[in-house]
Amino acid sequence: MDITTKLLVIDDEPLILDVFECAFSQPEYIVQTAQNAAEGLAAFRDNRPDVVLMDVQMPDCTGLEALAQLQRLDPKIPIVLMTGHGTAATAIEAMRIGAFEYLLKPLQMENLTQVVTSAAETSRMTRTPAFLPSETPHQGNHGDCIVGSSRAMQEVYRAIGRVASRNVTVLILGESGTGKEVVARAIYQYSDRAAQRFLPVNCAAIPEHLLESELFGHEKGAFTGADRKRIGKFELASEGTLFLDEIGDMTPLMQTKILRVVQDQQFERVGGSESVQTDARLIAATNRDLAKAIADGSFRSDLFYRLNVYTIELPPLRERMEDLPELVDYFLYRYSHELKKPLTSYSPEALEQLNAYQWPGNIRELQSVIKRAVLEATGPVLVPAFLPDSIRRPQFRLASLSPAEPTPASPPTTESPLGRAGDNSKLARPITATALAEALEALAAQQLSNDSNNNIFEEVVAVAERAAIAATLRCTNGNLTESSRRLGISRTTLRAKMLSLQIHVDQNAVVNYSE
Ligand SMILES: Nc1ncnc2c1ncn2[C@@H]1O[C@H](COP(=O)(O)OP(=O)(O)OP(=O)(O)O)[C@@H](O)[C@H]1O
Repeated sequence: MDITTKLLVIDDEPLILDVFECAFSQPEYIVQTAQNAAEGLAAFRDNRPDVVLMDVQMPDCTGLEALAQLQRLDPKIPIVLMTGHGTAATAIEAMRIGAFEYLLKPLQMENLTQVVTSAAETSRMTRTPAFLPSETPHQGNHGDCIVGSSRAMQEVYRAIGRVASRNVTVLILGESGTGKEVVARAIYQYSDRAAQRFLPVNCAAIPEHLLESELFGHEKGAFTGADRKRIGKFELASEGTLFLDEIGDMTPLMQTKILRVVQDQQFERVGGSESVQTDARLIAATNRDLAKAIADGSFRSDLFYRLNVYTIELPPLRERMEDLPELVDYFLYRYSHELKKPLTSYSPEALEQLNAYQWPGNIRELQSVIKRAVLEATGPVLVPAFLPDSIRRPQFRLASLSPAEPTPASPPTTESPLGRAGDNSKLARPITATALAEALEALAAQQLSNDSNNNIFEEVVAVAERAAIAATLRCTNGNLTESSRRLGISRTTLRAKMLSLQIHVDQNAVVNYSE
């Protein structure tokens, strides 16, 4: 589930404040506004926001002065400056001294949403500590614990300890949901650069032409729309840490450019000829099998060898099932507190069922199963009845994720094969594309029987779109960023589709839609 992001918007133009209040609504965002720097600083002190958006020119102070004051209070909160054409040079200068990004006025909604989302994600990752088990007991602390005492996880902790304070590139490998991001955050936090920036970039979530500019920046006029110079993440992260997630999804051109930075710590901004030096420490992660990608030519072997200076491999959960009880305890404790439900233990039968499952989605899947169980629980003990069908009844497991399992001839239920609305844990049962096409055809045929219906294409497509979006939201526990990445559509498009298809994620991350 997305955590609520607190935005502080400081601008003397009421219209700008209105734009934010309309565009960023609860439960995803809480917007606080201030009309001058003094008010903004007071709001910042009283109610530490996750992201600040601030005008470059305010009645009582310049943007650069205000930026310096905010950074003294908390250097880890991303500050985005908003500027008109006349003051863009100041905004670019501000990025050199620590602003996260700048936005040109008049604000463009897509750009604005993208920058706010990325700043919120950076803020979350930078400010949520990731504890190693030896450091803190997980009871009562704020942040994420890395849980597990298996031999494989002990090796991971040793690796984090060994590499954190050495200034080397780290490559983190592991299936989706095994904890790559949380390990990257731990390395950063235990490194000598912990007081500097941590900038995450999800290489799979950004289209190639934008990724290049995101990482390396661009010069004015480098391409259509590049009406101002931009500083990229490699430059911004100098002295800090750059976390390149999903690096296995980068195109060959991007791989070549990254190779050059990793080799020479130098690069050129897009459209520029000046070499820019960077001292960013690189942490890269991927869930791709890079050896296979090298073999099929989709990943450069020279880049792999450069990144592979120090590799941490995270085991899938099914290979360290001895950690399961500890993980279940941790998530039970965490969610029973968060959701204020007194579920604190589990029955041997529930553990047996959790143990028998293969966990294709790894810890992320376990986390969402336990959260849902806590929500559904009607007593103090987690019993099998609170577990989703995918775990209780093996025939409900995803065929593509557990190839060894025979596909049932006919699932013992009359529900829709796409699962029912409002049930996040409902993974799709094995279903073939032909069966699905037949179901959609039957739906179209049904609509055709109504002579006055001349909107059949849109209605059938809407059913398919709703199914894809709802299933993905359930699988990611309502996380819009992750869902847009998995669906391959922008977050803005996802939000627009959710609105038009009436798909809602409530505050407990339960997905519902009206037909
Ligand atoms: N060992 C662990 N102990 C406790 N929680 C964990 C552990 N590993 C992962 N998690 C939690 O599981 C969730 C998924 O982890 P994370 O996002 O780090 O996975 P990932 O490998 O980066 O996934 P992806 O490849 O899909 O981006 C997070 O909420 C994280 O806090």
